[in-house]
Amino acid sequence: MSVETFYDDDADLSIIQGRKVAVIGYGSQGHAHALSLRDSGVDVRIGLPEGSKSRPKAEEEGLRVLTPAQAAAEADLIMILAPDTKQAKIYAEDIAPNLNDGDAIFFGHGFNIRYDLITPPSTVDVAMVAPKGPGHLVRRQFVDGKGVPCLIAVHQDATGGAQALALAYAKGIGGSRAGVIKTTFKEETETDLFGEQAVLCGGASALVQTGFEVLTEAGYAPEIAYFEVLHELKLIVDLMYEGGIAKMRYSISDTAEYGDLTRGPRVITASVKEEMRKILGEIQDGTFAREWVGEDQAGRTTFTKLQNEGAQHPIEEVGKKLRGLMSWVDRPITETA
Ligand SMILES: NC(=O)C1=CN([C@@H]2O[C@H](COP(=O)(O)OP(=O)(O)OC[C@H]3O[C@@H](n4cnc5c(N)ncnc54)[C@H](OP(=O)(O)O)[C@@H]3O)[C@@H](O)[C@H]2O)C=CC1
Ligand SMILES: CC[C@](O)(C(C)=O)C(=O)O
Ligand SMILES: [Mg+2]
Ligand SMILES: [Mg+2]
Repeated sequence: MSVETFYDDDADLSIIQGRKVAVIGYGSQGHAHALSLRDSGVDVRIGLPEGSKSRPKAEEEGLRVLTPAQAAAEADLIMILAPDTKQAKIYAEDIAPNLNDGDAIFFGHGFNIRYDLITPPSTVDVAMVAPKGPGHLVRRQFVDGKGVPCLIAVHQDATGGAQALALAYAKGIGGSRAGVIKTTFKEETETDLFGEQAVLCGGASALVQTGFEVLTEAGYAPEIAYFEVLHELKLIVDLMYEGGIAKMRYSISDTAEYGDLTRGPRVITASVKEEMRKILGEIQDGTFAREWVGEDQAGRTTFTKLQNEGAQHPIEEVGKKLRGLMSWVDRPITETA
């Protein structure tokens, strides 16, 4: 393999246990990192503004909660896990004035460094530990003795120890149980944005909604359509996760496999691939980043409208009803926070 991959034996937990860590933000990733680092014997404090709705959640877990500026001043490693669009302001107002030479600034995603929204001084380490999975699963896997794979990258190595520090951090959240791959801020940012837009979130959601619409508009029961295009998707993806597309194809009927091989390319056509290339181009040339930061600064009107439309799609109503009948499926996302 051309990538460098690290596992538990390659990482020294004592390095991160010797640091004072501030986790800025206590959302999906923040709660997972903070709780798992604490469980790994690391000295953690949380940085959240007064009045943040995340404060009671962190306090209920017995974590010490300070303002972002206080947490940054006290710590010598600051992990920024606030929303990407808020990080530049937090950095400028709360973190930069409290940095000392030799401190480390960590990110869970490379957005603000890749698009030059944050420029730390040359006297600090700048690194990334980016789990390749949603934060609630990062925590759940850690608690279950497993781990979500992570990417690490070093943007700036002021102390000479930035990579060892990032590896130790990744071990503290369970990442090196599954594998930690070394990359760059550029590669992580561009591939992560592409993956979530074209395949994992954007592509998959649009595929599921469109399949549901085609079936229900043709007169089939919404319940049956839901099971067919959403519920069973997880079971199919579980097989891909375990053994690739090959294992999924081994398990399905030959009727399904013939339909997969002949009809799949009719759904994901050459024009879809062309559109994916355009989406990648917009990520690479900064168009998406400018659009998203502008949308946030203008009050997120379009984002909120699209969120509401998505929440009102008929698949959500029938899904809520059906999941309510399966106690093992309707697992609250907040249970690890
Ligand atoms: N979601 C995920 O699974 C993944 C996220 N990432 C990256 O992790 C980072 C965090 O994303 P995510 O966990 O989704 O974020 P969330 O939206 O889930 O949580 C954001 C947290 O930041 C807090 N916050 C908001 N404003 C401030 C502020 N001014 N100062 C300090 N804290 C603030 C929020 O508090 P409040 O409750 O008050 O709003 C909340 O606790 C991003 O860089 C993202 O790209 C990377 C991999 C996966
Ligand atoms: C797939 C979405 C993601 O990139 C993630 C969970 O890894 C994110 O930004 O939330
Ligand atoms: Mg991701
Ligand atoms: Mg992402």
